Amino acid sequence: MLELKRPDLLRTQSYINGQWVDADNGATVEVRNPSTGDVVATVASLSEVETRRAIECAEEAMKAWQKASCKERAKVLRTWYDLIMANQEDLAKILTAEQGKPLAESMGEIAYGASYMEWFAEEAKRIDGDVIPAPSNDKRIVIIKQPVGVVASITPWNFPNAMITRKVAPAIAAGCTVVGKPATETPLSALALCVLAEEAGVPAGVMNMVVGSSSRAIGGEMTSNPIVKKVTFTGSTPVGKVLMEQCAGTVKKTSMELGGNAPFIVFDDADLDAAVAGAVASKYRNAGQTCVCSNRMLVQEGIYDAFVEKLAAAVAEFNVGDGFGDGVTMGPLVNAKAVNDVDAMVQDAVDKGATLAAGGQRSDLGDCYYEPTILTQVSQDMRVFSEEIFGPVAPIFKFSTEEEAIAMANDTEFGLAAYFYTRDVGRVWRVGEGLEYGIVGINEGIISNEMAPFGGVKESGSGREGSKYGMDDYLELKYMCMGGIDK
Ligand SMILES: NC(=O)C1=CN([C@@H]2O[C@H](COP(=O)(O)OP(=O)(O)OC[C@H]3O[C@@H](n4cnc5c(N)ncnc54)[C@H](OP(=O)(O)O)[C@@H]3O)[C@@H](O)[C@H]2O)C=CC1
Ligand SMILES: O=C(O)CCCC(=O)O
Repeated sequence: MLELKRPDLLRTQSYINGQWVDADNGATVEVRNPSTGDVVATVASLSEVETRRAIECAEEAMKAWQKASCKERAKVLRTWYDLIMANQEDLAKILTAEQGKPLAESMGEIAYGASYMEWFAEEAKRIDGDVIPAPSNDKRIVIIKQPVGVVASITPWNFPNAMITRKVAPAIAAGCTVVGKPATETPLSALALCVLAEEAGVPAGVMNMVVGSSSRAIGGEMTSNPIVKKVTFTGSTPVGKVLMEQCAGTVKKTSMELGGNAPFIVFDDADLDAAVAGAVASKYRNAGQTCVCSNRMLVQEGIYDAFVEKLAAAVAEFNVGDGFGDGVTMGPLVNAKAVNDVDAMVQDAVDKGATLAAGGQRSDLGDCYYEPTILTQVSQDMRVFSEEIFGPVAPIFKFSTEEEAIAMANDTEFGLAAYFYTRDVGRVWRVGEGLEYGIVGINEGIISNEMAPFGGVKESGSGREGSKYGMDDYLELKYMCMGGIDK
């Protein structure tokens, strides 16, 4: 049983137009703690009819919300930020219970998620227009920015809080209204955010959250309903492609934060200890379940053995266990299917000749645990080179030259995050510019924060979240041609 200071944050109904609602047909779905398999809550499971209702309410609410002054919108978001931080511990407990990550990581995610509220509260006041020269003196070209309209947001289970705030905060700051759908595994964090939205003064219908296990039905409604003007999604590339196709029918705007296959390159001249610390942070955060987790370690031949040895020593210090356990540094994967998927990739590598320098099997802690793993003697024909692992497995590839490292790094359809470690300033520029990625960590393993633009190129998606650029995805430019100026 979850002990919360505010038990009312744990909700089992969806939130539509300021009301807590059940499914029309009474359907429910269980939320389980991956650490223990225990049922944390049984939540209402809605579908397309209720989604359509939520979208219609969001359209109605948009009439007033888009006219709220930027200071009013900023104040609501700032209050929401304050409330999230005031309830950080309860929200973190809810997150760990449904997702499994260690409580300290959940505390970090809540603060990270809240930072988008704070940031976009500030940015709400900076939705500047523009006046630009016209081709003749009798005209002026005036640009204004207006909210794009009703936004549908579909988010994954790996960051049940922050992936929502990163979308909802700029949308609401811009004057849009939102209908959200969290992952079926992790609806509780999403619903808790709605409790605090209401307390912060977010008007009814501006923020709606539809929970349901029929993601195709809910997503189908969101992508086909002409009221929805924008779909923002974080999740797998295959699902992102389906949503983009579905959105084509009504020509919706889309933002897609999709899969990654991040290279983590260590050159011979790198600070080895810093590189190992960065590798641990970027690889094993959230048990390897983030789209910016380093997927392939590429290590230059002169430093290879020393890097493997130090990384293996660091991994041996991990304390794997229940996210609520004292001193636990790595929790379970999200479900047993994820463990099977990760294990199949490790087996594929071992069958093709890889050597295990650490881990390499399911843990006896429970169905959802996998040992932190390091693979050496790996080659490019193995699945771990080309596919997103989404688990605590580090394959360490060897390279000789800078050109080879860049070519290996770019040899993927993905282009979200990349990392490299070197002390050569010329190489910093050459490699930084040569990597075909939206985000590059240079001598740094942790690249996400609310002030930086997060997003990918190639099949990792489109659009940017966070930073001064993150608002653009929720705004339309309108050009007004002012004539009759010269007498
Ligand atoms: N870029 C990232 O951050 C993420 C990448 N992934 C990658 O995807 C793999 C599979 O994870 P998975 O959870 O299945 O990711 P999905 O892409 O399937 O799920 C992400 C979100 O999309 C929803 N969804 C799934 N199918 C549809 C659909 N047809 N229409 C509308 N919404 C849909 C899910 O809902 P529901 O939960 O109800 O099915 C969830 O809310 C991972 O192993 C990882 O490689 C996964 C999560 C995040
Ligand atoms: O995996 C994701 O989709 C989110 C990445 C977490 C982060 O913001 O760093």
